[in-house]
Amino acid sequence: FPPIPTASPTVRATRESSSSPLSSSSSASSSSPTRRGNCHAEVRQAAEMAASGEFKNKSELRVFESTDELATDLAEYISQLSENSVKESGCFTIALSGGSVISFMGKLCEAPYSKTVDWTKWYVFWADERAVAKNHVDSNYKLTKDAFLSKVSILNSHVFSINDHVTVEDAAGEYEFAIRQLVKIRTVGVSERNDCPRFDLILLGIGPDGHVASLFPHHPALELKEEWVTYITDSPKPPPERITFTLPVINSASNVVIVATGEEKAMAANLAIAGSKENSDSSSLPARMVQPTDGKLVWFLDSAAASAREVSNGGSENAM
Ligand SMILES: O=C(O)[C@H](O)[C@@H](O)[C@H](O)[C@H](O)COP(=O)(O)O
Repeated sequence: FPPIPTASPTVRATRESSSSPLSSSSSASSSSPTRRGNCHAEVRQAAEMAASGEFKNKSELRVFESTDELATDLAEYISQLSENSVKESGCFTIALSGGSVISFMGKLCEAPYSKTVDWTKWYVFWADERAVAKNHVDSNYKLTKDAFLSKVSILNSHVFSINDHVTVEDAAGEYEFAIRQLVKIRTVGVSERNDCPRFDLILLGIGPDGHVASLFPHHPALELKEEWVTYITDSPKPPPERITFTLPVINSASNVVIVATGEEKAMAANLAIAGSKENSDSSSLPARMVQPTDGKLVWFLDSAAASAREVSNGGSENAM
């Protein structure tokens, strides 16, 4: 499949619903006419890519020339979601992943967001967490605290991390119980379709194998329908023991963002977005299973992650 072209950050491909033709929009931008002209063609191609992914509901593909542009647009997007959620429900519930995606939250710690976001209304969760001490270098809590939480005025009582003094199985059970209590008192919304928690935003990275959160290809955790939080002890990405949201919870969110940067994510991102008739594995790619039922999925890619070329021979495919 052709590469997803790089468009200017103000130009993006959107898909309103599985029935309507894919519309591509370019907001009034300062980009030069030639740039805008090129971008339209690129966005149309990107939009066709997104369409071929049989995206359900509302999905959007944003491709940026640099990670700095990506981080700037992501900060604006999250701050808008926060403002809308606080207006609608009085709070903003966000679940984070680990890895480099946290580094792209940094712009939110700077002006204007540091002063304009109502941080006291934020409730922070983790879509997945490693079963290590919270001060361990592998802890997503530590990563998030050092890079983000320590720089904004989110209330400690609104930060829900796992219990790092129990087994990974108990940590998963306790985390699910805590979220169930918050759904009961409506701090966390609930899906109208099922009893799943409906987070305002779930922010995901993606692995080269197409994993999201700690849901890895062909893992039984992908089949779970009732559990909200599960645990694994055999993560192909170290450390082995992790808790993770299940797909029903991820797909019940109002908004999901998947951030993919760098060449090593290009194949997984393209398989997840565009699928591939040649590669039947693409349907079992966890990132491709992220299709919010009544929510919006937005992909944030840099040009490197949007650059995968059609695999000319099976052997060169990443381990999916
Ligand atoms: O705890 C984890 O390991 C993450 O939640 C995981 O899903 C991560 O987001 C991806 O592996 C991408 O990580 P990088 O962006 O660092 O490659």
